[in-house]
Amino acid sequence: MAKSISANQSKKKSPHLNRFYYPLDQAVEKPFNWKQMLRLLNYLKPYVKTLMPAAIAVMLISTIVRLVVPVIIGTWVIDKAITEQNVSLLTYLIIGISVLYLVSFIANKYRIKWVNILGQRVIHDLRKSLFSHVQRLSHNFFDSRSAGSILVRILNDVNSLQELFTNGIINLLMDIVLLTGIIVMLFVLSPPLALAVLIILPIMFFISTKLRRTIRRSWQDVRIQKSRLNSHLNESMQGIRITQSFSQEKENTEFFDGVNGDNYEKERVAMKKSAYFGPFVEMSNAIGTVILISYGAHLIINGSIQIGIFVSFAFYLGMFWEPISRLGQIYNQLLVAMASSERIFEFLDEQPNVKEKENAQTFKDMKGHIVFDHVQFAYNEDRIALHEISLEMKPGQTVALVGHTGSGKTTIANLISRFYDPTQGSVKIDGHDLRDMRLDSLRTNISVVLQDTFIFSGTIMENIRFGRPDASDEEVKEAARVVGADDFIKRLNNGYETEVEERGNILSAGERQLLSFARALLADPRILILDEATASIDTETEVMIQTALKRLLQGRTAIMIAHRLSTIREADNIIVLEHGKILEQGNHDELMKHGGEYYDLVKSQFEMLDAL
Ligand SMILES: Nc1ncnc2c1ncn2[C@@H]1O[C@H](COP(=O)(O)OP(=O)(O)OP(=O)(O)O)[C@@H](O)[C@H]1O
Repeated sequence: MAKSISANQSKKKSPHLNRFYYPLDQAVEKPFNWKQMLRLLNYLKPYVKTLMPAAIAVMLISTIVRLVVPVIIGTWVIDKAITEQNVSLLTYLIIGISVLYLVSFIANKYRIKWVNILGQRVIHDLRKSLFSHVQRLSHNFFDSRSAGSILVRILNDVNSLQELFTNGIINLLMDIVLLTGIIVMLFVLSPPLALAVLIILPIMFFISTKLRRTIRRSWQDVRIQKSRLNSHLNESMQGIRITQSFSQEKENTEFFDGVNGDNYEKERVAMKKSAYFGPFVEMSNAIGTVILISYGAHLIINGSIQIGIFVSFAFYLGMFWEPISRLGQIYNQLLVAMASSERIFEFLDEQPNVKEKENAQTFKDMKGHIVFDHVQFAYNEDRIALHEISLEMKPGQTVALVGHTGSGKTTIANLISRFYDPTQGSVKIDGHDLRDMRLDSLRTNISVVLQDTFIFSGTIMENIRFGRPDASDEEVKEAARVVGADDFIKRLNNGYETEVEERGNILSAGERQLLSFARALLADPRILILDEATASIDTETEVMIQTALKRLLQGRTAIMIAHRLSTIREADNIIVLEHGKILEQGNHDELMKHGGEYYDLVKSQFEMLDAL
């Protein structure tokens, strides 16, 4: 290991490896915060009258049994029944203790069961509310976050609260009761011996807080280092072809060696610190026992206490470590929960930018007459994506949006679906400002067919039915037939029942496109937004897609973000955009005659085709 280079060293040696920087913005723990804690506890509210009191009651029963048995053994079994050789009392006591243990056993069983159900329910509720909240958030929320980071919050952060809700909260109560009970019992039995034995208390607190904290920090370092190792490994495997083609294997291995070495080092330190823990606990127990024997024996000899009390003390001393240790653990859980809940609440507090008015209206028989009235829009304050756009799309028209990349075509489509609201001006459909309308009544009338068709895992049938969940099998097949997807679907192993994985890897780009057309046709929207695929597809598929498209466009307002000349040529209106402004508009012939930007675009496409 001495030879291996640490990640930082390797960065210094090979500056080009700086690209391997994996930021970790996720704090593992945060200081305790009452406000946040109370908000978390709110999730227990639905159970305060049912599961909570039941779990607390059984917890109290089992704790009280644990607390009284040592006293019964010491003062009754030893000091009375055995000392006085009272066999019948001894029999009663043995039966009594057995019954108590049985009660404790049953109570414990239910405590564990109910506490777990409680925890699982709270986690289930929390994850549900987080998911449904995130689903309602607007596009700009997803623009600024990676899917991975959202996933981590819904899965990992919620999971890390699970421990707190399943065991933490009830255990906290149980340990406080148990610890207080033990201390009270010790003082009731013999105050001087209690004082002497409790000398070990600070040592135990030291182990369970300070030592445990340094150990915990070391393991956090290990986790951070492991996540770096994972990220690097993941990137290496994903990019293996590029690495090999640029002959970067040596550098890559060198960096891996560094990260791997750091990982080893962090694990070694964490293991070393953890190794102190057990011996420390044993040592404090040993000190307690030595005090008990020496001082206890002295007290017995001078007649201050009886042997039974000494035995009870030994029992309590044995029980001492457990609640202290668990309290330390719960404290750790709380700190981790603070960090996780802060991230969860940050999402829950996020409000959708696109809001529905309380008295929002519903579209009835939408015609699909779209008007942009002096619309200005900016994703970020400093960069305007659309300037003063005014346009009209009549019902049933096919409108093509053309322009260079980044000119604002997709943005116009996004505003029609109201994924964002204009910064100035208004977007109207059938004379209604979209901000006055219900979102679902708008979006059920619009279908969006994207360049990169999203295929969900499931069957082909289910994927097409996504457009209209109540459609019958026959309607699904009919939609597929109309757009010409039927042929390729039938050729698949299980036809319409063929399972496709998420993103539909087993299908070609053209087939995925046809599938998305069938989905859109089945939904039968008034407005169709089509981000035309630029992917190169063979001529035969191209012809098929063109035919499907014609069928799809019939009788609805269609907005096409068009790249293919053949589709643009037939559009009723072509809007040419540049830097978020409308340069010109008209049909193909008009714009060709005009000889402006559109003419140049068409000419350059022809030149490109000629060159081929
Ligand atoms: N989610 C976003 N957040 C911030 N800026 C964005 C976002 N989406 C697009 N933009 C910016 O807005 C401008 C218009 O983008 P838009 O996606 O509408 O272009 P486009 O004409 O559809 O381009 P393309 O043909 O490449 O798809 C661009 O400058 C782009 O960088």
